[in-house]
Amino acid sequence: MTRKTDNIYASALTEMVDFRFDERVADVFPDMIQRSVPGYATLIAGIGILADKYAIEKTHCYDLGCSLGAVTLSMRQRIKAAHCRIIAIDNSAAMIERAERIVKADNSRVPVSLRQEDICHSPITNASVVVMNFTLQFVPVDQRNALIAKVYAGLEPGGVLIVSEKLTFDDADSAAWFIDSHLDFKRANGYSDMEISQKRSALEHVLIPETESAHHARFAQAGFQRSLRWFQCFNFASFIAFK
Ligand SMILES: Nc1ncnc2c1ncn2[C@@H]1O[C@H](C[S@+](CC[C@H]([NH3+])C(=O)[O-])CC(=O)[O-])[C@@H](O)[C@H]1O
Ligand SMILES: O=C(O)C(=O)Cc1ccccc1
Repeated sequence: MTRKTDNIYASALTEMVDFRFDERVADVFPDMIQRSVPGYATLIAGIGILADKYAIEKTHCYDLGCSLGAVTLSMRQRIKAAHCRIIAIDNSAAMIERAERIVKADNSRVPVSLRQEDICHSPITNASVVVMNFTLQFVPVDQRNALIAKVYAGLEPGGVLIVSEKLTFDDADSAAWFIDSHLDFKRANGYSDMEISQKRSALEHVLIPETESAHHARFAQAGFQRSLRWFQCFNFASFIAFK
């Protein structure tokens, strides 16, 4: 499959509208995420390895906010536990339609169910591994505690939650340094200053990052025994929380 280049914000927009996971974004998504999220490919591979480590026989593995199913495919190709099912959920119709085709073209063994739903309303049951790879940051802040508590309740003992997020920082100097370095990363990947600045405006009220300590506090409050940051590249990090 040829990868389409993301040029959504390449020309000057007269009216700035909030970022949405619509057809246009879904069409260029692999290019957009690869050029925008430092360490993305390493994270996808790492999540497959962790899913294999924690998947328990006869349980569900969830990919919440699956987009085109990159996490689903990585888990599917790695998990060896018997009789697991991957449940991949996204509320964007454009993403789910394309994910269906991509998952069909992959013939690894683990069965996959794809659902177009709001993850805040999806039941989570009999789970050993739950992944939210850059999804929690798009959920309204006042709904995040309830979502993580629901995931905790749906996990079996020994199960894990993996959450990857863009981070913010309490002190202004650190925050500015990471934002600036991420900007350099995007420029190095061919985005112009105008593209970067227009996308930043579109994301402003849509992607709300939190601090690392806010994430650990939420995992603890939900009941998780322990949480670790297992990956970080610039201001993009991934956590694993243990039930
Ligand atoms: N409430 C919600 N319910 C369901 N889906 C949602 C919700 N809110 C946002 N989404 C979905 O979460 C996804 C976030 S992208 C995930 C990348 C993927 N995990 C990857 O590893 O390639 C991250 C990014 O673009 O930075 C989008 O597909 C949204 O439609
Ligand atoms: O592009 C950015 O600035 C980001 O923070 C990451 C991102 C990647 C893909 C969709 C939305 C946000």
